Amino acid sequence: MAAKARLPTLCAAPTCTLLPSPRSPQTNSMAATATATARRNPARPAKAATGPQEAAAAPARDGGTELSAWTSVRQERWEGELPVEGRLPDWLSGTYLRNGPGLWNVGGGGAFHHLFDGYATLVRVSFRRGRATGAHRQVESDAYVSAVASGGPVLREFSQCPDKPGSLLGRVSNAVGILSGAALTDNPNSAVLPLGDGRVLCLTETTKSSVLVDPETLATVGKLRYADGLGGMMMMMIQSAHPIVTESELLTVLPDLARPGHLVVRMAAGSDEREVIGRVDCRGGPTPGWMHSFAVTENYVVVPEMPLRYSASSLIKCEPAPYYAFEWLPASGSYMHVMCRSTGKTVASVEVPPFMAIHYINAYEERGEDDGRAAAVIVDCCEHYGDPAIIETLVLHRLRSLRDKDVLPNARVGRFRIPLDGSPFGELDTALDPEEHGRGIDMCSINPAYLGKRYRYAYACGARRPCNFPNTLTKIDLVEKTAMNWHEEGAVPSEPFFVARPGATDEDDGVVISIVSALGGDGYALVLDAATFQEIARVRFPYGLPYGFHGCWIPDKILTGRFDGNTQVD
Ligand SMILES: CC(=O)/C=C/C=C(C)/C=C/C1=C(C)CCCC1(C)C
Ligand SMILES: CC(/C=C/C=O)=C\C=C\C=O
Ligand SMILES: [Fe+2]
Repeated sequence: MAAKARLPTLCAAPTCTLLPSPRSPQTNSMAATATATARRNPARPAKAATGPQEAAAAPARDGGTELSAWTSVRQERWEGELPVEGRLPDWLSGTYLRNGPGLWNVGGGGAFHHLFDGYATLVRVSFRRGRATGAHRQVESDAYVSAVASGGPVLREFSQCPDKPGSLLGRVSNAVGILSGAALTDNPNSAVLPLGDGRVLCLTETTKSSVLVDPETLATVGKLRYADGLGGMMMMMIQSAHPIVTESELLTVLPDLARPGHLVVRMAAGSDEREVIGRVDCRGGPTPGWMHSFAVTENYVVVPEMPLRYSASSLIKCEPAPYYAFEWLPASGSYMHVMCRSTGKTVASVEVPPFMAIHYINAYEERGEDDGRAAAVIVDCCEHYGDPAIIETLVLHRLRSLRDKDVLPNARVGRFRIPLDGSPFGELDTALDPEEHGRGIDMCSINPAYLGKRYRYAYACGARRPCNFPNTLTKIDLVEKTAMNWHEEGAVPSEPFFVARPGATDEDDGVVISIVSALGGDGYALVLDAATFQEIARVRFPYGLPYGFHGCWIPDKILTGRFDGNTQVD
């Protein structure tokens, strides 16, 4: 059985609390409490990690251009009250949690190479009655714990293997480690989301990376161990990093590398057992396309198959493929498959123009004029013009050293139209002039009430050029085909996350939250009015935070009975 998130009724004494840096307000009584565990595991002040392997990660101190985004900030635990500039809406009551790879150096065992490699780092900002508290903590995955104990990475991360076995025996043992899953990472650094049963899940693309955390203390609670036989199948150890979660279920896609295809599975809230809805076979080969995320409509699951495909030899031999675990095989074709959510039947499988997409924005059904039945499925994504170069853009030394260079590859909102009438081809168009968002777009979100439905607004990170990474927050109006952009010189904002005002009826009635690594080394959570896209508040952390990927919103009802007792908010 999976470990259930045990939600303590009251937060007793913290097990490990770090002292905030001098700029921290220090108003939280927890922050001043030293405990036995903290003494065993001495508190490290919040700062860039240092050490021989970590020098490359330190922010450049060259006249105020310091930036924490690509800097390891190891934080066993920090929490405290955060000063608010501006005015938080009275209705904003709940917790924003963000996950990401905030630690790229552990011990002397070698710094990571790629943004996607870093050890999972959680940041929390809780809002209540106009005030805010924050927390920051490493997720204690086996990958992280073993790296700390061994002085360097032990498991295979996105871009690298711990060491390269030279001997035949070494190569065989490596292959066995990968095929059995034992050598793969469980570092859950991509997404964090509340399940319908109150558990909070962090994850990335290996199924073993499904880690449960306490949303308030950010403590690692245990693994979600799926109580089904699906992970046991050889080469079925991979999952989408972006399951679609509703109050009643979790829906996800598992690429099958042995028999190229995808299983679409669901897991009911409260259960640990995934059940197969259906399977789609790949049209191209030799392996499935990279499956970071996928899309759903009210009635269908859309399974993309792009030419960036898992490299079996890279996985088995633990050797780098042209794109780490992937290779770009345009001749293998690009496809979109549409599966009925209730029957598991594939209702469309069409060839589409070559594409490269990591994140899907949303999808919906287009109704026919005659009988009102779904005639096509519309799927929107952050599309990189059929070019995997974006993966190399995210190499850490490029992010650190090319900050003033215009090396971010162009991207657009790609809109697929997948006909449901049996036609063999689908279309891919550009949804709005990419100049509206600086020809950069990724890290998208929508109003979750519009998931799978016709919608108008998407929020994402865009570009103000020159830049080497998305550096704006952008609100895309897909009807007017325009964008509104937020930008601060030199700052790196993370995914803008939409939170609806309770009782709202307009799609953009709410706020957008993003955590910003600012020029000068500062960090803050930014709150924008989603309708006007103007700043209404910023909530300052006492130190700059590393870049993070994806966030979620946990309404107070899930935390009821825990929050008040813990955070000293009156
Ligand atoms: C953070 C992000 O966007 C993607 C992370 C992807 C990861 C960690 C992929 C890991 C993998 C391995 C360690 C080996 C097996 C293949 C693959 C799932 C790509
Ligand atoms: C940060 C990123 C892409 C940026 C492109 O412009 C992708 C992150 C993927 C992980 O979730
Ligand atoms: Fe992602």
